[in-house]
Amino acid sequence: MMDIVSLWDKTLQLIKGELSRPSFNAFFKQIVPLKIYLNDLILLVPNEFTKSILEDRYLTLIEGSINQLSLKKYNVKFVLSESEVEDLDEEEEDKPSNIKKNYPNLNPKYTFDTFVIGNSNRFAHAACVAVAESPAKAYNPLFLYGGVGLGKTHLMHAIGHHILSEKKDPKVVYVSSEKFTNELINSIKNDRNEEFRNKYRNVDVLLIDDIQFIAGKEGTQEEFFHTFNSLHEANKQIIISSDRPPKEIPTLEDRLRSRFEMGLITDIQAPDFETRIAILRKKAQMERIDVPNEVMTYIAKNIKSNIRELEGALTRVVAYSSLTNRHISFDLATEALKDIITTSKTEEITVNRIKEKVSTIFNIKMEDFNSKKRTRSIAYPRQIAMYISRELTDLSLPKIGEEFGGRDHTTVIHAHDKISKDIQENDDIKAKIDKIMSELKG
Ligand SMILES: Nc1ncnc2c1ncn2[C@@H]1O[C@H](COP(=O)(O)OP(=O)(O)OP(=O)(O)O)[C@@H](O)[C@H]1O
Repeated sequence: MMDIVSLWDKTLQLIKGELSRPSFNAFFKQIVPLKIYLNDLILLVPNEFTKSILEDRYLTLIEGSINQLSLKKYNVKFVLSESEVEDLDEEEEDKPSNIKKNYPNLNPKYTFDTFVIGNSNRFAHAACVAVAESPAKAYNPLFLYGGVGLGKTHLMHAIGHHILSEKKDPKVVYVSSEKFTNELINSIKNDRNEEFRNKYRNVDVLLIDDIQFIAGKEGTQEEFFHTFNSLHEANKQIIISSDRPPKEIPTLEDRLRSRFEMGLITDIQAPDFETRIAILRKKAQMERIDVPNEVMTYIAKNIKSNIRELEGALTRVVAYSSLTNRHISFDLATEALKDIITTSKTEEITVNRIKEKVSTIFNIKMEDFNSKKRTRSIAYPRQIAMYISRELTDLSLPKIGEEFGGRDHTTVIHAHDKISKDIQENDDIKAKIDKIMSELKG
């Protein structure tokens, strides 16, 4: 059953792909999903200004994105305070029958049709197509690796979509290794290990993203080892992605490494100039926007190593043109991208990276962030990590709460307010936080 928080998080993922980062950050990061009441999906927004922008400019986008994910059609309503909806206790969560059948967490846009093939990904693409056409027969496991934002997740989802469309009711599960780890921890905590095992050991296709995060996590490796074996023995397909090949993942147990190397290992490289242009063309064509060649060339020449950023640059140009009511031209593109083109980021900022940095500076353990401990020496760094997560990631408030041991979104708001205040009043804290943030930004 998809509750409002998951539905909203998936909706945000779709919306994020449509907007420039500044617009997304300005209008979407602060939204809190509150309630589903009959046909209304109610969102809490921070102020009147945001509310009017969302209603005037983004309502169709929001409702359209929700529509892609849920069979039930919702009207989106914005409120400024939780008290406005307190009396609506006839809450109706999204019922299982309302969720599109077989929608296992896959982004509807990540299909083979929308994937542009070039020299950098030709082999990986072919391997994925082979696996999608003959799951558990072609290569098992399939291990895909490559740098950030080069299309690993896109290809994995494409395999999932293809199998879902070809086979009768296949069980396809896509999960990041971080989520796998968190679910495992929670299942142990709540004595629901059996349930966890059933979930992952009874699937036809398991897609596990960013496996490098299980490095050093012994319990997770152990569990994944058994999951892997039971699926492999039952002739079920496993597809794994990582930012590097198995032999370069530190502290990965040898028995897992050798299992990862049993099937086919294939890499994706950064796209060459022609492929970057082709990706931009495809994106413009999908969005039905006219973009002059010189603008495509400008973007493709300057953003080389990350396709997410390549697409982000195009989205930004388009948003800039519509907000300023001007045609897309070379001048407009250079203006819109002046902050981006010189400072192409190298590594994505994740809550995990934030926790790692904060834990070294404040000398606490990684597990303390999710624990119930409230001593100041732990609670304070935890609040700092929440503050930075809110500042530097696109995650929604409830999602950040979830990343910190399942805390409520109000706790995140409180932490953010407190640390913002401390930064203004305490130079020492400000310096520490500035240092962490600038190291994360690279
Ligand atoms: N060959 C391609 N054709 C079209 N779009 C692509 C291609 N490769 C990547 N993209 C797009 O680039 C964006 C980033 O890709 P994706 O999320 O799959 O990267 P990733 O390798 O999984 O990154 P990460 O390491 O951050 O998990 C997505 O929007 C995806 O659709």
